[in-house]
Amino acid sequence: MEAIIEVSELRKRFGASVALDGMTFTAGPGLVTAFVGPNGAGKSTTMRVILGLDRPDAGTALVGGRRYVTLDRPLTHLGALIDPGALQPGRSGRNHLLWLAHSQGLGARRVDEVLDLTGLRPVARRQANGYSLGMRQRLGIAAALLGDPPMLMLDEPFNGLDPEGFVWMRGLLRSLADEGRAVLVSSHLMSELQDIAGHVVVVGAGRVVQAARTTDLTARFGSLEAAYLELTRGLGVLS
Ligand SMILES: Nc1ncnc2c1ncn2[C@@H]1O[C@H](COP(=O)(O)OP(=O)(O)OP(=O)(O)O)[C@@H](O)[C@H]1O
Repeated sequence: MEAIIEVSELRKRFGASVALDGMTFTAGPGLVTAFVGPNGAGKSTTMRVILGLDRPDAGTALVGGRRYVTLDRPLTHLGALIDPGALQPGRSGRNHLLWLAHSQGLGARRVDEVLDLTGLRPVARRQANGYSLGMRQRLGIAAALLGDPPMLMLDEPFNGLDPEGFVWMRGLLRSLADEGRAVLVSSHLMSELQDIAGHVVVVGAGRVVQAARTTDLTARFGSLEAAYLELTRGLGVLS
């Protein structure tokens, strides 16, 4: 399956509030694509629509040319980190992953590999609902990596990580893209994204205001943060 996430003309209302207003962009292979915009711009809603967790009023969201909900063993195509708090009470981190792996026809060996990749091996047998925020975040990343998918979609992956975790996450995202995967990352941390993202999709009020190569934006505005502030001026629902 080709590593490409494509959203086209997505529209979504929640009552009177417009969450998506023609959201259109592509996250392609071999790149970290940064998905940035003010609070309420529609990033999480877009990711939920891609996963089939929210139904759009109009438009399409495709992963490798297919709707996510039609995929067989979906974790082997697209790994996603959306809500690291979503854990079954009482399960250890390892059991949580084993349960997910089983649902995808994957074995225990892959569970141990992703526990090592995310540094969770020492706490793998502890109850996951007692994990710190950073440990939950790592567990969510482990789950996203479980199926060795060609596409990844991570909502705020730096949340809760400590400084060593930031360094680790930057390296991980870079290496996933270098392996040819399409990696879509939403974050408010422009300085982290500037170093790792090849492409940036800036959104505001439910639509794309700019999609460009990171180097083009930094050449034009001086830094990704300066580009972001200029391009999203007045677009935050809270501004
Ligand atoms: N389940 C829901 N019910 C009602 N409104 C919702 C719901 N989910 C999202 N919205 C609204 O849709 C808009 C887009 O929200 P969304 O969470 O997608 O933004 P975001 O870009 O991810 O923001 P943040 O950076 O704060 O995470 C907001 O106005 C939000 O209040």
